[in-house]
Amino acid sequence: MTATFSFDLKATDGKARTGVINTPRGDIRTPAFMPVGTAATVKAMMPESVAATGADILLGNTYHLMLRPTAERIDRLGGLHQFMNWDKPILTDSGGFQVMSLSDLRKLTEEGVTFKSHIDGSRHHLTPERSMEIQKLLGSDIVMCFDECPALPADRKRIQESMELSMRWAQRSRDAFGDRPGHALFGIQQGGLEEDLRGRSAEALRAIEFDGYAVGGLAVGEGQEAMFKVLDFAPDQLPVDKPRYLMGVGKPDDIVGAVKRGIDMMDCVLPSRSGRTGQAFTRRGVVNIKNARHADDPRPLDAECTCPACSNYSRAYLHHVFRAQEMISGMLLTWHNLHYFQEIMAGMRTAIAAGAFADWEADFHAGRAKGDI
Ligand SMILES: CNc1nc2cc3c(=O)[nH]c(N)nc3c(CCO)c2[nH]1
Repeated sequence: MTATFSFDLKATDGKARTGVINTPRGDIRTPAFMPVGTAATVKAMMPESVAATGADILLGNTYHLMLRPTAERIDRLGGLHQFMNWDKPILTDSGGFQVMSLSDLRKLTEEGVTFKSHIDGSRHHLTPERSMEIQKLLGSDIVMCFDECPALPADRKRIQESMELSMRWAQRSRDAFGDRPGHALFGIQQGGLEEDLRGRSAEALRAIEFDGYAVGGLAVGEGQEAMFKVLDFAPDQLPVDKPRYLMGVGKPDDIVGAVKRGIDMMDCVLPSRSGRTGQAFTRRGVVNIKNARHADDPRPLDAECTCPACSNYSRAYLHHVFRAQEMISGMLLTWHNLHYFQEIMAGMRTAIAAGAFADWEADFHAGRAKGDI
């Protein structure tokens, strides 16, 4: 915990890195996975449970909170940390991506985006300046630039124009963010799957100077192979001494592959969203607990897991409460999945520090069954 924001790179193993991001609200061990707390809650989890899984930071969303309960109300109530009872770091996304994926987009102009709320149809306007204001009102520790993330597939012209717009918005975000010691502003690289466009984006962001750099524009349907091809060059285009954040990723093997390629931070709804639908991630693969074959199984989800679901309940019980649509079902499986994702991160941090990432990765992939186990 420090008064300012800094990144301390501790060790590397190949392209994989491990370190600590120091912030006034606490340290973030990297590589780090951020649970998604979209509407000021990590769904089905108490904040102290999220902390118990090992999470050092969680993600909040400008888009959702500006619509409900509004950033101004959260500010009047003491800010997002106090509001949701989470006193560790929070990173907030800037809203552009969620507008495109959630709202009836009205129009996108140089100025910003105008859209209708997916909640009540009311009209709203987001610009780089307004996004910075909202994230400041929320009190988030790591603020994301306001950007545009084009849906893939898209032709090169569209990708280029979108990236160039995002770079102009990055400058406006920087100018509006101002000087806020202890708070960080991260730029977001765009450019689709194109190495040259991503290079230009990285250069533009370097010139503006940010506290961290995100690889945006991925995990939008391109598939793991195409994503890894981009990650084979994109992290190296970004400053080596700043955190690199891959947005919206991913499945366990996506996460391992991204860290292997030099990524320090990630966020994804997968562990929480799939936990609520009965999909459990384990070191041996995925368990779909609603499957009838678990109805009489006295074993835990994962005998090696120390989370509350695996320590105290059988597959048969979890199967039952999912079939009965009991609230504890989503709570237990979300807790398990977030616990397991943090175990993957902790395992990689230790392995990288010991120069043993390759062995850890081989062990991670060994014994992972395909399909339901
Ligand atoms: C699930 N896939 C995904 N890809 C993303 C890509 C972006 C992106 O390019 N920009 C911004 N601001 N947010 C993004 C987010 C939301 C955060 O998870 C993404 N999420």
